[in-house]
Amino acid sequence: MSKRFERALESATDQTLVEPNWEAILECVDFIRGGDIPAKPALALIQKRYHNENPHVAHHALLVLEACVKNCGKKFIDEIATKEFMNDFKNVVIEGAPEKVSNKILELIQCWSFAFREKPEYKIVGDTHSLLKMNGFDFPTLKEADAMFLADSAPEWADGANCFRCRVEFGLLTRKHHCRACGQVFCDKCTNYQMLLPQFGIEKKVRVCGVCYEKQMKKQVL
Ligand SMILES: O=P(O)(O)O[C@@H]1[C@H](O)[C@H](OP(=O)(O)O)[C@@H](O)[C@H](O)[C@H]1O
Ligand SMILES: [Zn+2]
Ligand SMILES: [Zn+2]
Repeated sequence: MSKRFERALESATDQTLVEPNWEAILECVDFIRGGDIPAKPALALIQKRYHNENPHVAHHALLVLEACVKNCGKKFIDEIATKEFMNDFKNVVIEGAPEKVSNKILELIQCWSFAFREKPEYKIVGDTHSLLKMNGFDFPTLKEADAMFLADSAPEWADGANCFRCRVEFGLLTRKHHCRACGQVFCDKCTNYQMLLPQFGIEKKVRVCGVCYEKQMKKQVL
């Protein structure tokens, strides 16, 4: 198990936090994207945290879950779109969790159900959404923008021996880095940009490559 992931999850879901610890949330995302910990055990650890009886810990765990679904790509989504996970997830609401926790779960199920509405392989999510609706649970207003990102979920992190842009060979003095937007692997010089990625729900500046930086800046200007 990745000790580093567990430590990042601990800090991201610390019960004394009064607001999200974005640094730690994104570290959790990076450890999964970077293959430090496989999606399945990572999700199991997040699950344990949202079952925590302290509603703050549980709610922060749901923010980690939300960021992972938005940024860790298919390998993570495949793990949440399963009968066992969706069963456990909906039961937290049905068994009557604190309002702040239940509302966040309902928001996530609705968002994912909308985002995966055209993906039969993730049908269980829509079914869970319908089941909760039939049981009379009220869902918050759907933030479409929030759900749109999942249509083209974040790309898997590429690997390689050379920088994707300048082709320099990685080694002791030329470390690998990843662009959080396109997932490609670069040298430090080619990913010397930091920016927010709202489409992935990333509210803190993260490392991106020059191409993605230009693209995103143009989008923000238009
Ligand atoms: O420095 P290293 O020990 O090589 O580890 C690299 C860093 O963790 C990079 O994080 P960053 O992209 O945030 O720099 C990550 O993208 C690479 O995959 C890792 O190999
Ligand atoms: Zn380079
Ligand atoms: Zn990029």
